[in-house]
Amino acid sequence: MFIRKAGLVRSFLGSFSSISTQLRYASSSAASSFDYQADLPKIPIENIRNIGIIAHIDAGKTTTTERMLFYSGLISRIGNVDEGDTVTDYLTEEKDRGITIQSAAVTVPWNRHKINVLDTPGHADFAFEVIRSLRVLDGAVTILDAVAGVEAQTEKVWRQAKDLGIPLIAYINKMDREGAGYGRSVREIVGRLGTRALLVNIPYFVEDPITKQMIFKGVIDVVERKLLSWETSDRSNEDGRKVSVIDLDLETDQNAELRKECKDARQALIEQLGDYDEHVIDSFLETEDYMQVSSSIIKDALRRATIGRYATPILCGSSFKNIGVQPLMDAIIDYLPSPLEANPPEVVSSPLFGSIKHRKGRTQEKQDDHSTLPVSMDPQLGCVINNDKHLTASLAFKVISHPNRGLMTFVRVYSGKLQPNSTVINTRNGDKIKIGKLLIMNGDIPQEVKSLTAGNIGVITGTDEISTGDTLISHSASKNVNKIPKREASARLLPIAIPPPVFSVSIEPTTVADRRKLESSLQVLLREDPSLRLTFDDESGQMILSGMGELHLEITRDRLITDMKVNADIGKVRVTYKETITQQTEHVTKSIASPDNSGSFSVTLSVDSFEGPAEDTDLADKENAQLLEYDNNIVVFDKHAAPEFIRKALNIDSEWPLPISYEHIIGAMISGITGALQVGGQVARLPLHSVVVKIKKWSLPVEATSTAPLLQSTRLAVREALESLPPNASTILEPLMKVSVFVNDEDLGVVTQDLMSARNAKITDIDEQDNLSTGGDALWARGQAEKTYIPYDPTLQYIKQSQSGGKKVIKGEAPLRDMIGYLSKIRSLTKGSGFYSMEYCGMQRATSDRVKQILDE
Ligand SMILES: Nc1nc2c(ncn2[C@@H]2O[C@H](COP(=O)(O)OP(=O)(O)OP(=O)(O)O)[C@@H](O)[C@H]2O)c(=O)[nH]1
Repeated sequence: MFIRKAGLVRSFLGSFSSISTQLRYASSSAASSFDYQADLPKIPIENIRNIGIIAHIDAGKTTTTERMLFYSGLISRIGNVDEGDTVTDYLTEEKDRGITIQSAAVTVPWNRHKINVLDTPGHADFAFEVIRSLRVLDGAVTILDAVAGVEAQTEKVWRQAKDLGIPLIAYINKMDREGAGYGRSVREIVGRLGTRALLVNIPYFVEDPITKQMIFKGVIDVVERKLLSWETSDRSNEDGRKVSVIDLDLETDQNAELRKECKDARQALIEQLGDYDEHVIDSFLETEDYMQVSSSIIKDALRRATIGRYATPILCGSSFKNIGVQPLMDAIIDYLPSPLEANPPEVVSSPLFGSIKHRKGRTQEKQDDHSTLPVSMDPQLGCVINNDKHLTASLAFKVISHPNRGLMTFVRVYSGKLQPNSTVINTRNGDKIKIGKLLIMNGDIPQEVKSLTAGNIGVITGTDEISTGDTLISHSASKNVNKIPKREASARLLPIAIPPPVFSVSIEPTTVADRRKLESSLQVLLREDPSLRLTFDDESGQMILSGMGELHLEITRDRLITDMKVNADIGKVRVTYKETITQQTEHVTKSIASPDNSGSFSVTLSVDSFEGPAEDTDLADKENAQLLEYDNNIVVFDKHAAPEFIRKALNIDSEWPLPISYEHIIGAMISGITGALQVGGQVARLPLHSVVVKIKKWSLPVEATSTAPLLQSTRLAVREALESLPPNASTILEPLMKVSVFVNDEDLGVVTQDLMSARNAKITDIDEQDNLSTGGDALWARGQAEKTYIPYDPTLQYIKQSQSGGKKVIKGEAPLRDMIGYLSKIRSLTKGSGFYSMEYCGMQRATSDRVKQILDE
């Protein structure tokens, strides 16, 4: 059956060119009628797609993005990851290692639409890059390696996208590789990621006459009833622009088998969609022929089902061999939402206060809370604050220092119209910022634009005052930002949560003369990457740089030393420890007289601690609570903590009575607290973690012109409160990781034993790998996977070969300190077959034995 089929296909192909060769997708023809410079900025919002490419490391994200740029006509030759010449991986470290480190944002025109693509990194150390990209995206493409199937990082990014309510398309890449498993990958998508599959296209193979291997040649477009095939012979130097198309809608002598495959897949697709959308069923009932249901009805239903997150369209291809990328680009346009159809962003009413819990994610439940905020959502424009269409709200999601272009701040505009050379309010601190030119990135080429309208992603230049996560408010009708009402001027699009850095290195300038350059270079890196953190050890005078993982810090070191040519001595990568207190302090009051004796700056406060994430504590529900930027610390202001004249002024919408803004006053106290907690605790002077500073009262003179004395008194009060505790009222906290180890049955015992004894792991679960599901209801997902339609699949032969025995996953929690170097250990314990993934799950209090070990270290 197998060979006969392949033979039929070949002979069919042989006669094909004489029947009806069609050339589609030729970028030159698409480009000829489209003037990028003039037409791109004019594309209406409904034709914009803001999408991310997310996946496990090496699945082929950069390779696929590069093809998209090429087919759109933006670049004239395809760059190659392995040769280090792709558009999106432009950092030296990316080229050298062949991995993506920074998400690159490129704009790709396609079929009168504009796809803003963010190519994100796959390595777990750069998870923050993925999170911050997902925050500004309306949809995403998950790429899978057809050999590896669903991998650890695939599950993680899928879950993150799902939590943010982002519709997804799955693309099974590397179909050309030996061992590629199409059917297996589809089942894993359903069973492990917990979704329904909509097979938009299915693979098409041709048997090689000499080797008898099945060669991946193209796809059957199930929706359009067409066979698309690509010429991939290396000698012909094809770049995949030419696609041969054969219609399968009408039966001929030659196309019977392919048509049957298409029909079976269509039946499965229509039945799956029919459960969601009755139009499809109605259309089918008219003729009772699956091939007759119109492609536009199927497409509409597919779009609704994807945007409604009912199911996931699945496509396949081989980006490296230039097969299947154009259909993927079509699917992005056809099935992923425009900014008008995407989830509106969550808005918090004030940068200062508001329940911390609202800032965690963007779930349905949380969206309902919008009604209580002084912000209304307009579905037509994504998000409009107080229905003033001139009010412009943008979110800065990325700041980079480009080697040639200087500082670039990437923003997503959510409402109104951002204009160049205008003034915007940074709602984080109330600062008014004059911005310079506005750009969009056509591929890697910046193009200056006259404005950036709602739904767009672009670049602000000319300022270094914006950080990742800042909300920028402006008014497109009036240049005067002072006229923007106070509430709107402090509204914040959901800030981007920064994961805690769990590894650190010490850094010192090689000579005194090198200090300046080191500090300014570090500032550049910190602005670019908020998941890096710099602290100072007062005792040793060293700078401590913390990051998400060993690779993250290695790459930062390379950027400092190699790219920025800084002379510095960088220590060994170590785990980051913290301290916390185990008992509440007394109330402490600190006052500082104002320099002109007109009054005093005074604060009364106490410090306590808690366990677990700040968002999950009762404190997070308090109205006047704020999560501090670092270390899971909270500050809570008593309801009547502010002096009476300030409370009055806050209640009425009149002129603010003080020379200093309220944001600056609160900001000063928060800086005082942050500084004092950084100095560290009593055990090893490590920064304090999981503490809550409760401000009972504060005051300042009505005429105050500076907040410095308030900052200072707050800092002193926190320090005095902490130092009043007995020495045994503090302990060390160490990072705890959630670990999943994947092994063959025969290695289960030895790996579990090693985890428990040498790694101090607590095992929570051992299960079959096939039973994994992140989709919430594992049983449901498994049932779905079993009944999912899989087309004729010659790759099934590889599964049988590779499935020699059962595979298990061991799940547990282990201290990060004991997991260092685990990759080589697991490899040696399993003869190279085992692997593992881990993610931070919190800080745990160390036992006294461990405190001793850590201190000795
Ligand atoms: N055989 C084959 N190799 C591919 C395909 N797509 C990508 N590759 C190769 O896979 C490797 C990784 O590709 P990338 O595009 O860098 O993958 P990535 O997902 O961007 O990787 P990170 O950004 O580091 O996570 C490179 O060696 C590519 O040449 C494909 O379709 N077939």
